[in-house]
Amino acid sequence: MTTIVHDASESVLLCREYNLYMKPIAKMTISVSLPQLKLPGKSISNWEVMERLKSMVHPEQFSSLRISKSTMDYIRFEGEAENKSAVKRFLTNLDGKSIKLSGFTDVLKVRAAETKMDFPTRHDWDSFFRDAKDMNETVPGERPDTVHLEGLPCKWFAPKDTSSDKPSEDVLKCVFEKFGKIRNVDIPMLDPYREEMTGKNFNTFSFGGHLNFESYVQYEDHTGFVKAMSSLRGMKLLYKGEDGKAMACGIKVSFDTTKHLSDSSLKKRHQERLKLQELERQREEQKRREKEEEERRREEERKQRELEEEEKEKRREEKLRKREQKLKEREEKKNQKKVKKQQEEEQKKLHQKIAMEERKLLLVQRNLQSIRLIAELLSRAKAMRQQQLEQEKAELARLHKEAEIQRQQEAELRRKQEAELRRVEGEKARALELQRKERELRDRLLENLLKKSTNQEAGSNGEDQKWEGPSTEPPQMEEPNRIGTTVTRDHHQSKSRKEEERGTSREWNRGSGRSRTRSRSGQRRSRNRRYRNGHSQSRSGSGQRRSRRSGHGRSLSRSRSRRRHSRDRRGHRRSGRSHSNTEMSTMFLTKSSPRSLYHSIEYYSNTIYLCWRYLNDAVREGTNQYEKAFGVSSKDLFEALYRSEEEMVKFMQLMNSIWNVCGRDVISAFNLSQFRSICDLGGCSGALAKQCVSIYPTCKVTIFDLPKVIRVCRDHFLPEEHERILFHGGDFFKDNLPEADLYILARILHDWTDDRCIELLSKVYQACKPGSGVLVIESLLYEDKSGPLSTQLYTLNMLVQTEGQERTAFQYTHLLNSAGFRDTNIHMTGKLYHSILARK
Ligand SMILES: C[S@@+](CC[C@H](N)C(=O)[O-])C[C@H]1O[C@@H](n2cnc3c(N)ncnc32)[C@H](O)[C@@H]1O
Repeated sequence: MTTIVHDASESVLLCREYNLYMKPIAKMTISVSLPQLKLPGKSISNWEVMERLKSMVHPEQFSSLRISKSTMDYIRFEGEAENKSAVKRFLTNLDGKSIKLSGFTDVLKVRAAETKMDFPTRHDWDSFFRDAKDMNETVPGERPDTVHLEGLPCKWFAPKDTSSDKPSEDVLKCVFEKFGKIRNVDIPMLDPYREEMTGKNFNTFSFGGHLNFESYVQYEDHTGFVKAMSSLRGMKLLYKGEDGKAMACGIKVSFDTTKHLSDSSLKKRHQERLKLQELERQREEQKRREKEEEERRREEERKQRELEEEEKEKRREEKLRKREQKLKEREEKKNQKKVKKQQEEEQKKLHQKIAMEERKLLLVQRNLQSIRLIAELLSRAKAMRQQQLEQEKAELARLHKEAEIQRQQEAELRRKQEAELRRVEGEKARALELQRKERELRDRLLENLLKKSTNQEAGSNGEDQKWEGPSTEPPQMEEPNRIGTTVTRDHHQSKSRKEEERGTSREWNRGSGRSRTRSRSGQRRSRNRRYRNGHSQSRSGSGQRRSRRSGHGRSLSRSRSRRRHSRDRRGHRRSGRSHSNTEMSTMFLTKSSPRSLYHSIEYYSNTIYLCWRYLNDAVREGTNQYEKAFGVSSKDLFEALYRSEEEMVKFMQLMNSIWNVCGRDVISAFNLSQFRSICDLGGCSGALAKQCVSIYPTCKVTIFDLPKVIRVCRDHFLPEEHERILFHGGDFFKDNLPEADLYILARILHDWTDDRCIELLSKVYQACKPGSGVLVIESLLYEDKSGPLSTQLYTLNMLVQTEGQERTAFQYTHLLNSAGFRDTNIHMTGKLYHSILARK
């Protein structure tokens, strides 16, 4: 242990070079006896005791004070003073003294004495070597020549010029040569093998951080050894630093008993060292080998690792490669898939395209087939049409032929009738001549009788003698007029009518015969009664003249004019009485006649004639002239015609009148008894409906017309209920048609264009059941449209008044066929209107 030395006055120089001195040890042993401890829990503090001891030597101080032993009875301290002289004073203050501790009644007794040094004496080493059997005093190391030192501070014995703290054998030699010539020294800690040899650990540290070491110093002479031992007895080693501070360290000195530095020991250690060196070398070698091995192993491991790394790298690369490969493959697969998909899509598209093309081809083929089929159908239709046309042509030719025959027959009939007329006229002339002669005779007779009676009644009142004979002749049907003698197929009809007329004439003649006996006023009354609805019979001469001037009166008064002239030739003065209605004019022109054409003539005069003023424009423009004539739009034809209720009634009267003359002919042209329900489309005033129910006793007829026309028809024309005549208001272009077995279209189609006609006929066709029919009643033009004159006039009238026209039989057949109707039959009545019957 190293302590700081304040007072180095007692120190003895050991080695100046290394500032090493020897200082006497001033140690004392202080023993403090302890009292018996009576109070439990109470104890004596060692520290307190130590403090008391320190105070007891005060003002001097212990260099060190430590407890070396402590029992229940005493505490032993080991104290050290600065120098030997101080020890005495310390002992004086301490030995035999007592210490009074607080809390303790008993005092503590102190015993102090200078510490006896444990250091070998001469006797010790002499007796040792004398007694030691294995020692040979002649041999160095086996005699008392070696000092064994322990606890030497390494730093103090380190070479000066190095910074090493390791002690040096040279320094050791240098220091201890002071006592004699040194033969050998040994610092075991410097021998790297010593620890292994001795099994000791030399790395010991003294307090203060200095490493201590042990050493052996062998003197050549015994004296050196004895001097060293004597000098070192009771001494500490002291070191004075460059700064003047001194430190002391207790060292242990003994003589060597182990033959440490004997030759044999040296040799042995040397051998051992060699051995150890060898061992070390071997170990080194081993180590080296091991190291090498290790390195090799490491190298191998490294290589292995490298290999592994490489392998790993390879694997990684392989993996990467594989991954890349995989990626590539995947990419490729993807691409392939994509390509495949594209190909598939393209394939699909191609297939679709092919399918489309095939479909197109198929369609084209089908089209082709259709075209071929259509062509075939067309060719067949054409052939059929050709056939039909030929048939129609043949039919037309037949019709023409029939018409021609009919015309010839009519002409023949007319010739015959004219001959008959001439014959009748001759007969009449003869009869008239006879009558005239008879009248002359009668007149003469009458004159004679008058003369006679004048003579007889001379002077008496003779008022009757002023009678100048009848002023008017009873009307006679002197001449069947052409107007009344239309040629029909049914001769019985015309014949019966003639007879009827003759009957009228006869009746008239009978009446006139009776009237001869009447007075003039009576005759006038009689005539007025008969012709109360007539025009001319009761008129004065001037009225008759007016009648003659009027267009329709002219032809009807011709025979009378002739008669008047003949009478004039004979010198009669009754020319003013020669104008009167013929039977025909009575029949057709008188308002009350059932066959009156009064309303027709009135309508022609007041309405149609106004349109005809614009005939030129109508021909140029090809449209009706309603707007110009009446200032009303003709967009809706019948709205224009029915511009007022008055006009509508007039028109209906016009329509009504003709069928009273020739309605029977058109309705009986075909045997229609099979058709139980008939619908007269545009039936107007119901004139044809009446004809139907009168000719066919089992049929029912529905009059179909615009609602307002139906209302007027019911109010003005058919006011009485008729159980077989029904009414239906509607628009035949827009509304559903009533169910019927036969539809009549009388003077309907001539109002409309071809397209409208087909539209209406198609609608009728739709309404028809198979077997049902349509009866078209129209005035027909010759096929070359060169006549008849009346129909030509009608077609011009259609131009100025309507959208339509009169048509030929072929045109109507074509319209009917276009709407789907077949089995078309045409019946020429020989009068103004004809019938065409077609069936579904
Ligand atoms: C020229 S007249 C013929 C009348 C009758 N059929 C005859 O012959 O005496 C035409 C008839 O068709 C009728 N009419 C015109 N357009 C019509 C329509 N859209 N619907 C129903 N009737 C219509 C008229 O009211 C008129 O009575």
